[in-house]
Amino acid sequence: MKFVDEVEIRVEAGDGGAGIVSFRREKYIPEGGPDGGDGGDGGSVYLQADENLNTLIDYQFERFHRADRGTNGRSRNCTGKKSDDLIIMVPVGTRIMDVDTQEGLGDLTQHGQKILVAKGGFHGLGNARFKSSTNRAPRQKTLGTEGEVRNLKLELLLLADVGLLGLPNAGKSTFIRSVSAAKPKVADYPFTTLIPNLGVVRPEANKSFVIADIPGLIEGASDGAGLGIQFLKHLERCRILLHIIDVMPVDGSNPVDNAFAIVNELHQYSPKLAEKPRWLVFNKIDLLPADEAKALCEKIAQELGETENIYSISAINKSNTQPLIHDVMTLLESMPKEKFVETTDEEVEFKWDTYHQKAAKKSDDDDDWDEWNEDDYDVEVVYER
Ligand SMILES: Nc1nc2c(ncn2[C@@H]2O[C@H](COP(=O)(O)OP(=O)(O)OP(=O)(O)O)[C@@H](O)[C@H]2O)c(=O)[nH]1
Ligand SMILES: [Mg+2]
Repeated sequence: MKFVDEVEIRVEAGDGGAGIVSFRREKYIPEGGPDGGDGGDGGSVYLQADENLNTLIDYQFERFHRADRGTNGRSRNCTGKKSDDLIIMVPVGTRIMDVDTQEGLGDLTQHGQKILVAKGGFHGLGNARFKSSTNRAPRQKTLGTEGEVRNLKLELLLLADVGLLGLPNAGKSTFIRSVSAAKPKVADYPFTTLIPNLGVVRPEANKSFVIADIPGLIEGASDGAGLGIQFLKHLERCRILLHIIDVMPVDGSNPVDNAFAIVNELHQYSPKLAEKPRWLVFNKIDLLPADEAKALCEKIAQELGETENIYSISAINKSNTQPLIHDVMTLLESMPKEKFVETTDEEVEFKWDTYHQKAAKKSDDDDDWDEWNEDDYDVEVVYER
């Protein structure tokens, strides 16, 4: 399946249905008052996270999503029907942004979580709302309000605890293969990995964490070199970064320069990401005799100015990977789970209620009567005998 992690869609909530101005006898208010019913509310649009989905690809082809408008009210106090809400299913990990205002609307990080993205229009009020004994019509506008319309950017961010960072060919995919059941492609050329991979690591029977392998970064990636830095967004939700450094690059480049290049790109992308705990993992130590490997790793660490959280491994031989995994698990357990901005169902209901109350109050305030002019109303007017 193709991995698509960014799409733009347009969502349109339904307009509120019109309330009806109805009189039983021509231009006269019947006993018991006018009886035009309210319209129905327009349908709202929600995005909901579904753990069974893992791509946004469907929305690349299906960009317009519209909820129905509420139906109009009718005479004899018939209220119009509220339209069904439209629920758009997206993968867990989807971040939502309003393209026009650049406002973040939320993150869907849990299965079933739902966010209101376009509110349906409020229904127009029928004239049955306006009780009066006089032969006068309501000034109240009876049209429903318009449904919200938004252009949204959806981004799928991997939900991983640990992110792998490094140059192409450093051995990131080999590492994820050695510590998890994930089997991404490994090859002796750069840019083997083109899409992110996730693996679940189980250091002990009842403990696990998720690790993300992303395409390699190169110097100048923030200016578009290589595959660019677009994949770094998948590391935004990680709590620890493992910077994989090839101690014996085949191209003869200097591991120290290589490491600085990666850190530089990280800062270019986001200072916040650069602040995350980042451990150094020297890889491919099997290419040297043990003592030489040890001396080389110490030298590189010293030149990088790092003294803590340094590991030397051979991903291919799975040597020294266990202590690393163990320490990662221990650190993760000591960290608070990050709290994401989310809107609960209750909050959505609350907002909706407040909206109703405001609209109802407005109609009370406007509850005066005036000489009625049919042309003021862009609605169907029903006269019944
Ligand atoms: N000798 C040795 N070779 C390794 C080790 N780890 C990875 N390699 C080799 O290095 C090459 C690149 O490995 P990958 O795991 O594909 O590297 P990557 O970082 O995922 O590369 P990209 O996907 O291109 O970013 C492959 O030929 C691997 O077999 C190691 O510990 N020792
Ligand atoms: Mg790879």
